[in-house]
Amino acid sequence: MEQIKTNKFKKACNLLADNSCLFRAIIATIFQTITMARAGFRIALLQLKVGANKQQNIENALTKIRSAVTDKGARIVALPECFNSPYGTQHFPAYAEEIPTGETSRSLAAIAKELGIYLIGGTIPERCATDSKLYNTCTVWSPEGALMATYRKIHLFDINIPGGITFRESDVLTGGSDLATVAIEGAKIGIGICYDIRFDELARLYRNQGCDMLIYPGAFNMKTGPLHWELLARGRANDTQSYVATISPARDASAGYVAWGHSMVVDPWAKVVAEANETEDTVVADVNLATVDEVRAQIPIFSQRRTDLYTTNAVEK
Ligand SMILES: NC(=O)CC(=O)C(=O)O
Repeated sequence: MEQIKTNKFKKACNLLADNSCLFRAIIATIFQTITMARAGFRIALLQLKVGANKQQNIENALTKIRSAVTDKGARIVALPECFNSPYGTQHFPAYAEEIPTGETSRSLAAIAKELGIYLIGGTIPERCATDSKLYNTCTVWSPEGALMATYRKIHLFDINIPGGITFRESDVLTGGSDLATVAIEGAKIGIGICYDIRFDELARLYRNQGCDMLIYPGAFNMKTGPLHWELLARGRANDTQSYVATISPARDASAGYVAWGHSMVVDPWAKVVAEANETEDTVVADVNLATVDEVRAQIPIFSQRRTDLYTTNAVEK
């Protein structure tokens, strides 16, 4: 009996020795896979109350940013569309500032540096220093307080729903024409603003540029919000197999433009992982970049596209 056991053990050792190269390669691959799994970060979305007083709007944002970092451990904080001004074409000229010299930019730079965080500065009405044109612009700030990127809303919100809502951003704003990506904590993040989320082409361009996450400060309303806000956030997450974050102002029923709220983080499976209701709130979620890689490996739609049957003007990946 003992002899049989010893022989079996010897056989196993010989097998291992014969295949030691293969064995080492398997172990190395497993080890590599484990150590290459990408980490992530905690993000906080601030669904802020916005009123007519610009200084108060900025102060409120600073207070909530501080609390999202010190109380909730966020590494990235994102603000809503038009957080320093009421949302409306009649307000944009009066609230517009130059970037990065205006008071809002200076406040965002200072708080990002003080807390050592990445700050997606929602949007503000921007007055361009060179030609005085107005834009709806998102700024991104580094932990050193440096301006990492600016993104000017590309698709302007011009809609006319009789009995619903009429809004024409293009009456006063100019549309941007540049995409903006930032590299943060091992992730590549693409920026869009609100109405931009309706254009899957933009999201696909970002995906093709290697983005893992798309962030859209936005303010849908009581007509478009219930119909399309979650649908579009989940749609873009599903199209691009990326994280998507949408950040709205809190709802104020007395405002000229009543925001839907419901800021949310959607994961690459298109699942809503954290969501606010309509009131002022901070939404916190842990973004796990390994999930991006997992979904893309398990459902490889980007390598399965039949570009022999339809064209895409984006770079294939
Ligand atoms: N603020 C917006 O651009 C609103 C929007 O896109 C919508 O559909 O509602």
